[in-house]
Amino acid sequence: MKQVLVTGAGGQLARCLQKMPQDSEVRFTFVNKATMDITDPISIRRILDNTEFDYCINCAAYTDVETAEKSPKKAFEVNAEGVRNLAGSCESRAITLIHISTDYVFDGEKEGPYLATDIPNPINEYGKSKLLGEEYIKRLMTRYFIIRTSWLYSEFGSNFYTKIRDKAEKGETLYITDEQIGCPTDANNLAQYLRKIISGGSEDYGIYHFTDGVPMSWYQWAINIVNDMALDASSLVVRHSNYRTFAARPRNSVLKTQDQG
Ligand SMILES: NC(=O)C1=CN([C@@H]2O[C@H](COP(=O)(O)OP(=O)(O)OC[C@H]3O[C@@H](n4cnc5c(N)ncnc54)[C@H](OP(=O)(O)O)[C@@H]3O)[C@@H](O)[C@H]2O)C=CC1
Ligand SMILES: Cc1cn([C@H]2C[C@H](O)[C@@H](COP(=O)(O)OP(=O)(O)O[C@H]3O[C@@H](C)C(=O)[C@@H](O)[C@H]3O)O2)c(=O)[nH]c1=O
Repeated sequence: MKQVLVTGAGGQLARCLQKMPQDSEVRFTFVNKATMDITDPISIRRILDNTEFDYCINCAAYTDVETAEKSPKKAFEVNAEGVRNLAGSCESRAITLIHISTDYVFDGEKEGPYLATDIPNPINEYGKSKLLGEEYIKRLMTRYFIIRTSWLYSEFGSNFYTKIRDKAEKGETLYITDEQIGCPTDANNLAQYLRKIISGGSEDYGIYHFTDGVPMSWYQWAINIVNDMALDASSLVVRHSNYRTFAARPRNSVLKTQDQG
């Protein structure tokens, strides 16, 4: 039986892990921010000293890309310093850390999909904070998996899919950018992939990419979502080529999936 700690239990990926059927191979313990705040080393210690965990899946993160751009401090506290706390604590207890990172570590200037070995160069504060988190893990740990993924969606929380679905249900016209391409990824599929890493017992530590593998623009994705709702995308979804946001996003953030770096 493998003991697995999952942080950030209130978030969408953790909730996807939580809803997976349990088996006798893996026992998950879910901790939310109130129980274990990764920016607070004492609360980390309290949880890790209580049970001998084999793995920690870090789903805790600051994911508000727009707010991170306006005031980056919190994003760096959680995505970089919090991850450093967790990395140090896991390493000293021989816990394998499975950490989730993002396509936004890349600048988007590459033609073609990004490999896990490509050099990151984030263009927004969220991406910079996530990259620093990766760097702390590489510096402090020997047993880790950094899984970069992109454009996560699920039935849980607020994500591009739920935002578009809710607006379309109200009959609102959707103005959607066609300026960026990436791979939407069902967080439930990522949850299954993470679980396979654990049940397979792999020791091929390093950086990996995981997505659902179908590149498209946000505009194309919005059309697909609306069509799947059996609504008329041609009247509801309007292509926008200059959609203003505070944070820059990579033009191309397609990740070559299951690629190791
Ligand atoms: N969403 C996406 O499109 C993508 C996400 N990722 C990465 O995947 C991972 C999971 O993302 P996702 O589930 O969507 O994110 P969510 O924002 O849904 O969940 C993150 C969770 O972490 C919690 N949290 C925030 N700060 C802390 C803290 N200091 N200590 C403990 N918990 C904290 C949040 O709580 P609260 O809400 O109360 O602050 C929230 O419950 C993240 O690492 C993210 O960077 C990568 C690519 C795409
Ligand atoms: C809601 C909306 C967004 N957009 C644009 C803005 C932006 O360029 C793009 C995506 O918008 P969002 O703000 O929903 O998504 P964003 O927060 O950029 O999503 C990112 O989240 C982080 C956590 C990640 O790690 C990334 O992989 C990615 O999923 O679509 C529109 O054009 N129209 C709209 O109505």
